[in-house]
Amino acid sequence: MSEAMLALRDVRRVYETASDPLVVLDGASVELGRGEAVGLVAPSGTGKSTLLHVAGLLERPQSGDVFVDGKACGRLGDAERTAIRRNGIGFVYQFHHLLPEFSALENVMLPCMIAGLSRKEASKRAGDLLERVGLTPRATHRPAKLSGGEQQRVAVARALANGPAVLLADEPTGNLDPGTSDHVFDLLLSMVRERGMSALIATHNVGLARRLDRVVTLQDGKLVSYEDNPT
Ligand SMILES: Nc1ncnc2c1ncn2[C@@H]1O[C@H](COP(=O)(O)OP(=O)(O)OP(=O)(O)O)[C@@H](O)[C@H]1O
Repeated sequence: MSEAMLALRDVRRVYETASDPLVVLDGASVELGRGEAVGLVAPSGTGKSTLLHVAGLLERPQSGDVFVDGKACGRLGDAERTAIRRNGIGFVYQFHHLLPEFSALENVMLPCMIAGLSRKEASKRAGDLLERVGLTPRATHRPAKLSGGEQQRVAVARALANGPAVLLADEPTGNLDPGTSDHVFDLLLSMVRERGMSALIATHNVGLARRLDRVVTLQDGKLVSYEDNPT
């Protein structure tokens, strides 16, 4: 059992390739306390996305385990892992992955409806979230009609739609200009703080990462303190 909201213990993730197996994570461990926001800054190709996929129960490690609110997830079946992911973990990606044929409001409603809310309840919740990210006037617009920053704000609202306790973000502002990036990052962080969520945020921007509680990096497949090993 763990006091941590999210923990990775001794995770090993190896990809089979045409040549030698590629060991990406090799004894990676990290614990996120309740309400703790941790930055992950590491060079390209060192395994940040892999780590977030394992942490978010999208990929299974070859060994080691992931604990969500103290629950070991390694031996759970796919259906149970999906349920934990849907209800307990929010994701924000570099490229928003919004559904192009739906409006901003509908994109945020969707996870609520998948979780079982009625259309009316989902619409109310999505409307409140869009208001929080300052997008009420754009609620009926499709993603293509929104700016990059607005699209990411919709993606943040969508990630929080089911009230997850954990937020995982993979370069959430990597596609935005510096000013917009700052704004979206601050918005994301203030919403994480308001809700007492635990967050693991991968970013190439050390300045943004330093606004979080601590910063870690990947070295030889392990997570170490960024301060000890700046990349
Ligand atoms: N499904 C896969 N099969 C084989 N190799 C993979 C797979 N996914 C990732 N890799 C390899 O694993 C390594 C780590 O990739 P990953 O995407 O986790 O790195 P990253 O730190 O997120 O990179 P970036 O910052 O460029 O997004 C890379 O060498 C990548 O090519």
